[in-house]
Amino acid sequence: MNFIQTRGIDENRPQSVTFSQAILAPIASFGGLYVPETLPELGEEFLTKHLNSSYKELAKDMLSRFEIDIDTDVIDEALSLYDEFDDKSNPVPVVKVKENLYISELYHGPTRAFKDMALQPFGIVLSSIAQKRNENYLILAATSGDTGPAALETFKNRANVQVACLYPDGGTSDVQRLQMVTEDAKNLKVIGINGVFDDAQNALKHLLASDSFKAALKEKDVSLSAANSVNFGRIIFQIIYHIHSYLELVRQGATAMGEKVYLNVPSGNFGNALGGYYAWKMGLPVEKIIISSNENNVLTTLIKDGKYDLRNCEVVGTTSPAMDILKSSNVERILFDLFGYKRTRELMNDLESKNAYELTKDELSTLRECFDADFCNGDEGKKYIKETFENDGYLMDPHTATCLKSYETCSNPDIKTIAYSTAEWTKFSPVIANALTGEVDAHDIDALESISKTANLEIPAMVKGLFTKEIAQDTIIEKEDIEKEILKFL
Ligand SMILES: N[C@@H](CCOP(=O)(O)O)C(=O)O
Repeated sequence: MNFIQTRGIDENRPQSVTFSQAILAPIASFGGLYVPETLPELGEEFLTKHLNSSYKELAKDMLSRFEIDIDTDVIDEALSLYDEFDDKSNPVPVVKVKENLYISELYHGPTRAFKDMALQPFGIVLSSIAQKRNENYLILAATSGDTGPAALETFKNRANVQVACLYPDGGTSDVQRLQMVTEDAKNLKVIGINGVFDDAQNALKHLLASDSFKAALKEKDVSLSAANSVNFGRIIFQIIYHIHSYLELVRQGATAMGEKVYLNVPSGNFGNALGGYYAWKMGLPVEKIIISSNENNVLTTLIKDGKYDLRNCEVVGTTSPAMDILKSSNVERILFDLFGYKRTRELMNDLESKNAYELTKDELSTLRECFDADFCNGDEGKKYIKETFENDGYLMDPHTATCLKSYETCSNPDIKTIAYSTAEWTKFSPVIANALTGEVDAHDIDALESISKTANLEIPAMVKGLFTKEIAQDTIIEKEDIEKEILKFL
C-alpha cells in the first residue's frame, strides 16, 4: 500500500510513497502529513477470525492487510516486544468499571503510558530500516510527557539512530521528567525548553521541513525523522489496540459481535483517536468517537462549534499535562479524510496565517457524525478519580478521568463505552493523592507510597528506581536555540 499527502503534492515529490519512505521522512508537501491511499477492509469476518487470537496474532494480521514494505522477520521482532509488557498473554487488559463503561488499559509497557503500544515496535522497525539502508537517522521527539520517555526507551542504544527529545521544562509531571533526564545512553539527547509543548512541536515540524537543517545533518551523514504521531509509523500501531479492545468486550460477553460501541479517547495530539477512527473505517462497529480534553479544550470547540481558534488563547498548565496542547497534529488527517486535500490545505493555511479556521455548517455536521466531545477541568477530574476509586474500586490517572465527564455528557448510557486509559496512576501521584485524601504538594515519592498503601497497588520498579537514579541530562535552553543545541549533540 502506498501513502498520499494531506495538502496535495508539490512538483518535487512523487504522487505516492511507500510506508518506509513515509516513516523516514514524515512531513509531506506544503507541511502536510502522509496518510494511506486506501484502508484495508476488515469487516466482521476479520473480527470473528481473531476472537481467540493473541494480541500479536491480531497485530500481525492487521499489519499484513496494509501490505507495507517491511520484512516479516522485522515485524515479528517488533511485535515480540509486547511480550515484555506486564501480562505477556494480554498486553492491553480491558476492565469493566461501571455498567456499560469499560476501560482499556494501554499503559502496561515499560514507560507506563500508551505511547509504548506504538513506540516499542516502531523503534525496531525504524532502526531496522536504517541499518538495512546503511544510513544514520536523527529522530526528533517533542513531548508533553509521555512520548518522550517512550521514544527514549525504544531507541536507546539502537544502531544507526540518535534521538533528540524536546520537552517543556516545568510542563510535565516529575515522574515523566525523571524518566527522561535520567536516560544516559550515548545516542540520546534530552532538551528542556523554556516554553510549552506547542513550542517544542513547532520546532520539530520546522526542522523536519527545513532544507538548511537537513543539509547541515547531511554533512554529518545523518538523515532526519520523527517519533511523534505526525509519523504514520506510529499511527499504524495505534489502530490495533482499538480492534483488540472491542474483541475483549466480545470475549468477556459484554457485547455481541457487531454491536456498536463508543470509543472515548483522552486527546491531545489526536493520534489515539485517529487510530480509533481508522479502525472504525476498516470495519470496527463504532457508534461515535468521543474526544475528551482538559482545560486546553480546542478540540471540544472544534467538534461542538466547528471553530479551531487559537487567537487570544494560551496553553494553561493542568493536572493532565500530557494533554496541554493547542496545535493538535492529527486533526489534519481527519480533515483530509472528510474534506479532501484542497480544503485541508486551505484550513491548515488559515491556521498558520490567521491562527484560526472555521468549518462550514455542512462540514461541521459531517464531523459530528463521527465525533462528539467535552472537556473536564482539574477539580472535576479529581472528583471522578475519588468517586470511581471509592464507589467502583478503580484507580485512574487524571487523563483517563477526563473521559468520565464526557461519558456522562456525550454518550447514550445504553450503549457500551470503551474509554482509554493512557497512563498509569504512578506518573501523576501528587494529583491523585490530592484527589483521594486532600493532601497538597506531596512529593511524588511520598504520594506514590501513600496511594500504594491506600489502593493496595504495587509501584513498578521502573518508577520507584527513578528517584535514586543520577540525572544524566541537564540541558535547559531557550526555544530559539533548539537547532544549535541539536547540531552540537551530533
Ligand atoms: N501527549 C504527547 C504529545 C505528543 O504526542 P504524539 O502523539 O505526537 O507523540 C506526549 O505525552 O508527549
